[in-house]
Amino acid sequence: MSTNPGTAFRPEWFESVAVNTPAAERRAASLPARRSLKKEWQIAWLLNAVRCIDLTTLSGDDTEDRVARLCAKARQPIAPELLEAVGVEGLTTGAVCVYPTMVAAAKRALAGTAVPVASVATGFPAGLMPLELRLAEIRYAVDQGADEIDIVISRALALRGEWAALYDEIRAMREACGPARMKAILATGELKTLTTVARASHVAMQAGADYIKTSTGKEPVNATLPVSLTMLRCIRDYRELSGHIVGFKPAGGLKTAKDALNWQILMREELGPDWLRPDLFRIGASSLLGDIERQISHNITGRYAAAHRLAAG
Ligand SMILES: O=C[C@H](O)COP(=O)(O)O
Repeated sequence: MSTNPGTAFRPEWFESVAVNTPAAERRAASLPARRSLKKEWQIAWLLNAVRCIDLTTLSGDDTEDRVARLCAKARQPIAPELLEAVGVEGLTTGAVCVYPTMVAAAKRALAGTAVPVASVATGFPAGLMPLELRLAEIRYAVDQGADEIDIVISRALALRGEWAALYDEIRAMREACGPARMKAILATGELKTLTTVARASHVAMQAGADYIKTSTGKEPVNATLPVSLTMLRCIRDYRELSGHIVGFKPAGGLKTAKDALNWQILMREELGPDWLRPDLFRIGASSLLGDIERQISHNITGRYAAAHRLAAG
């Protein structure tokens, strides 16, 4: 179910926004160092990252078998003996994320679980298709059973500052999603400035995005902390202006347990601990789980985390 109804197009909410890039970079750089986590809480934070992962395969050589293996991992992302050691049951990833033609296979593989299937659509990753075809692709993915749709925005409209046209496109995509939740991928590595990232974030939220997402994983530069900081502040401003809550999904190039911790620290610092849950935070990643599992295993072997300390997310 969608959680953000969006608003009418309100350029006055973002036209005067101008992001101070050096300040955003300094703030982002200071976060991980300033707020290092107590060792005994690391496992809880890592497990929370797992439940927020959109476990992804978006490769040209994807097959139904590969998707089935991905879904098996989504059902049981961490080795049972490790979960047993920390007294955690029923952990899954936040979702799986696949191409539209793989949605039906993913739904079959996840039958009987609550793990949602997300599909990219709208000519992912470039979005350079006629709007009608992009909307038809969304409807196809929803028909196949997708619970969530990850759309890509038209970078050209954002780069030219054609915000009303961008709003109309995303609004039409929101309608095509029907009951599915919509994530709007800004492809920030192609938007040139943080000010453009901020304005595109506002337009996507006004048009009804349930999450705003940094990247497709295919741009030369994907999720970064300064870009994420900028988007999170827009989520905060949008909430103050509209009263609606929007989630955040960093994606692309996130591969290490340290990444998983850094982005959660950023979320907590900027939006508060309430945002650290799958309906408001996802980490889009194809190859992050392995390092998280290694780190959890290492921490358990080190025996500094007792099971009763892991209840908090
Ligand atoms: O939405 C998720 C991204 O496409 C995943 O990117 P990645 O393969 O760099 O983890």
